[in-house]
Amino acid sequence: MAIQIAPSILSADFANLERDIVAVAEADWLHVDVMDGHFVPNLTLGLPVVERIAQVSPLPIDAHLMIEDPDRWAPRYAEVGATSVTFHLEAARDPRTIAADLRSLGARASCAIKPGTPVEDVLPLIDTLDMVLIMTVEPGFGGQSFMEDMMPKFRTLRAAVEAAGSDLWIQADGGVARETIATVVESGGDVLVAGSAVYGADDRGGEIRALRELGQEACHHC
Ligand SMILES: O=C(CO)[C@@H](O)[C@H](O)COP(=O)(O)O
Ligand SMILES: [Fe+2]
Repeated sequence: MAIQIAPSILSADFANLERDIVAVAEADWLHVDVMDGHFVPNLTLGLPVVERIAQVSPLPIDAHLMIEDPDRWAPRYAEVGATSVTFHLEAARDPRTIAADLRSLGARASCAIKPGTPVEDVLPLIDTLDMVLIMTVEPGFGGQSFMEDMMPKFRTLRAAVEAAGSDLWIQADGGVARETIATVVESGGDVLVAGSAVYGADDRGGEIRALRELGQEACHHC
């Protein structure tokens, strides 16, 4: 599979959101961080905003739900137009049912793990999921430093995916930039979220192309 780039609008200008969404149109996904102020100590946006973003975005929506009670709320994000919905394993009561609900609504089902959660916890769910998101920062804020000590999780998951003959995607989120993208791709990542790296650049399109090129060069599993 080719490397995919998902700019995070957490680093966009929220007063000029449509302009900043269109500015990253040559990426593969628009990564939308939903935070509820409970599961993480930060609050961003919710269902009505994601619904409008999905209507104006030229890219499919990759919703990253950092919220409590995803059993109740995750399917709602698929209903309002998210193409991929990621819920956190730590917040889920019944992850298999959430994944099945998402797929039955036509969305891609994805599960995220925080830095403190062992990757082994998500391995039994691989057959029910389309993507696993391994956090490379503590969720809650953009612009944090990439946690290189998460790389063994990527290697373990990539090996499990290959052993199972699965086409599960592996997403990295947090601190992905030109300096770190090769490391995470070499370890097994293939969908890369980048917030401050893309929105901090004057030429957002150029930054997306540079990240994709560096990622593609480093990819042995592509
Ligand atoms: O989910 C999160 C943070 O919790 C991310 O999606 C960040 O928005 C990524 O930002 P950078 O680390 O790339 O600046
Ligand atoms: Fe995210």
